[in-house]
Amino acid sequence: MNAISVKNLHRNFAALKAVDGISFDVPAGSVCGFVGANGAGKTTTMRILATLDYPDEGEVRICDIDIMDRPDEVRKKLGWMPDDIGNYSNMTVWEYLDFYARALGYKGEERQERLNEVMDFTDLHTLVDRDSDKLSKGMTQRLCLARALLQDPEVLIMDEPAAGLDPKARVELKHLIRLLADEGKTILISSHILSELGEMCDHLLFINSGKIVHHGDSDSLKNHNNKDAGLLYDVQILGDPQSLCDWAATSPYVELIESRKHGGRIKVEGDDKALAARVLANMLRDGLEVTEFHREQRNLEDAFIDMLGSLEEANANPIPPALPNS
Ligand SMILES: Nc1ncnc2c1ncn2[C@@H]1O[C@H](COP(=O)(O)OP(=O)(O)OP(=O)(O)O)[C@@H](O)[C@H]1O
Repeated sequence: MNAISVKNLHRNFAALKAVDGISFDVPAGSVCGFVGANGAGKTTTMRILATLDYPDEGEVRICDIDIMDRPDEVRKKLGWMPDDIGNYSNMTVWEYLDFYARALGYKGEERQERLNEVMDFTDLHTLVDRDSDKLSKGMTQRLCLARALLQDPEVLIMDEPAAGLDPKARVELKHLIRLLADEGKTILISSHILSELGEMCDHLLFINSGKIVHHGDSDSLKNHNNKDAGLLYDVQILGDPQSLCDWAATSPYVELIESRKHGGRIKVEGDDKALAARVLANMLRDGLEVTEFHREQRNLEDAFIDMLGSLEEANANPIPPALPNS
């Protein structure tokens, strides 16, 4: 069964098509990463799914309930973690969560139990008396997650939960997300940190200019257009790394992807290892003192950037419409 089902969703802001006819399903119990550049349409989509905005067209079902027909029922199934918590001043962590628990209808002992459960899970007990609007980013995200979990939702929608977190807090968040997935919750999570999403998610949904451009597991993205993507090599040289940049700029079949302290990362066109061998020979011939030259795997960032590049190219050179039969 699909916990989230989206069909032909549109959302326009005046002439801007922020969400342009997207369709996708997220199976119950899976973790789906939602990826796209700034302004691609992630937050707009997630806000509609969370019943905070209306689509112009299309259908969304959460746990098989239509969000337009029965939004109140959908809200009982959903936990929403926005990218900005919208905190209140003069409220401790305890008061903040207690306020939301009361709003959700928890009473008496049941409310205390539920508050303790979510605070155990998010490790907030030591912060109960702290002002909720004066927490660090990592603590704030834990509070936001605790709030989203209060009603034990089946579906969790998280907009950029890892943004601004230090590496330790990101690892902790990743661990909590995996625990929630193991409990059988369905999670849709947006992030710019692709390497982390790849590890955490069962599948990834890529959106660009309001359209879904890829949906699959992280390997399917890495292999997408792989043949045309070229082979990547980490090159280390003695001396100034700029000499590798200058060499790459004048060499056919070679593109410098990233300059590094002792050299850089280059892409050699196609998937012909013999060509890569010639490239290495040319480097030595041209006087570069190469100390390392080894093949690197494409990561999700490379795959995503390649995909965006090929989309831009396709938009710049659209296939002309077929001529009518004479
Ligand atoms: N309320 C609004 N009024 C007008 N335009 C909007 C509104 N909300 C979003 N947009 C526009 O819609 C487009 C999609 O925005 P959205 O916030 O969904 O992108 P995003 O993928 O979440 O980006 P980011 O990663 O930067 O958060 C952007 O061009 C944005 O400026």
